[in-house]
Amino acid sequence: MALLSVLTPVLVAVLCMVIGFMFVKSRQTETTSQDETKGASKAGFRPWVDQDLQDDTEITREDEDGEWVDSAEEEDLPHVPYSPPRYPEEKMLQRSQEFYTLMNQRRSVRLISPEPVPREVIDNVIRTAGTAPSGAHTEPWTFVVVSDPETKHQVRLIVEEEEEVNYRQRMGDKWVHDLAKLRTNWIKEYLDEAPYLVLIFKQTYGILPDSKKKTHYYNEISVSISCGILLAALQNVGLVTVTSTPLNCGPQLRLLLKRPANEKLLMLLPVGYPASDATVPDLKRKPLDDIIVHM
Ligand SMILES: NC(=O)C1=CN([C@@H]2O[C@H](COP(=O)(O)OP(=O)(O)OC[C@H]3O[C@@H](n4cnc5c(N)ncnc54)[C@H](OP(=O)(O)O)[C@@H]3O)[C@@H](O)[C@H]2O)C=CC1
Ligand SMILES: Cc1cc2nc3c(=O)[nH]c(=O)nc-3n(C[C@H](O)[C@H](O)[C@H](O)COP(=O)(O)O)c2cc1C
Ligand SMILES: N[C@@H](Cc1ccc(O)c(Cl)c1)C(=O)O
Repeated sequence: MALLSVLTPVLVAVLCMVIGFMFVKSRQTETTSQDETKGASKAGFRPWVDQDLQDDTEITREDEDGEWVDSAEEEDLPHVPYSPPRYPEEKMLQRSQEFYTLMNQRRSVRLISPEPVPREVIDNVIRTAGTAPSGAHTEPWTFVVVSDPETKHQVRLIVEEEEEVNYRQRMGDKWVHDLAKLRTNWIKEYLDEAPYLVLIFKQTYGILPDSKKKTHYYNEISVSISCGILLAALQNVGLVTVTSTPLNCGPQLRLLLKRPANEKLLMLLPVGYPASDATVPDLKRKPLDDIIVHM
């Protein structure tokens, strides 16, 4: 009993010390995380903005140097009436089925005929790609159309050299194994054969006539949407391509094609008619039930 009366104040003291220690520790953690946030914001990182724009959008703060501008020049842009065609439901259904049938026939074709294709058709296809929506209507795309045989060959040399390294060592066994069903390799005859190579560059920022830089919001997403529209436009005229992303070739192709430093290669599309002996892997697409969720 006497022992208990001695121990109780000791226990209470120890308990108080433990609680006090835990309290101080939690305050320290709070302060550290606040400091981190402050430090991050000092370094220019604003999670609520920057994490949302993780697609190569270069953003700057108002208080930064005068190199960047806000696009305030169009604040007074008039808004005009808009009334696109509206179809009766039956017609809508028919059009939706027909468009699906057309697009469902699209395949990536890696054997392309050298047969010439009218230049105006390519121009229209690219005009169509240029109708894509873009972050803040910045239209951050450049479509480089190569038809000159020597330049096409230079593209091929760059791509084959890098792709050989990709297949043989850079990318590893899993990558090679995952692609095996497509029977692709680093030899890219279509880069000489196709009448056109369309190289699509995303502009990571814009450059105004006074050399100031302009933010291109969501530039990669915007350009990818425009590539999708381009693929649909090619399908619409009976031409084929393969959506190719030649890894590690971006900088060399940019230099070959004399594109400025704000442009990065996104895709390379060889375009033409399919070769008469073209084949494609017998891939199946997911059924609607596997890709749709109605709520
Ligand atoms: N690289 C990849 O991981 C992947 C690339 N692809 C595709 O492969 C193709 C070629 O891409 P790839 O060559 O690999 O990658 P990039 O074109 O992104 O270039 C690779 C390196 O070069 C730098 N670079 C490229 N362009 C510029 C520029 N304008 N200014 C400054 N630095 C630049 C990049 O720097 P930084 O890191 O600063 O951007 C990066 O370090 C494209 O079609 C691309 O879409 C597809 C999947 C993955
Ligand atoms: C983002 C993206 C990158 C691709 N990169 C390549 C590529 O570098 N080389 C290639 O031969 N095909 C490439 N493809 C094509 C795919 O292999 C092809 O779309 C897929 O096998 C499905 O076949 P389909 O296009 O005939 O439906 C790419 C496709 C996409 C969407
Ligand atoms: N770029 C290589 C490998 C490749 C092939 C097919 C693909 O779908 C993808 Cl994602 C990559 C090539 O063109 O061979």
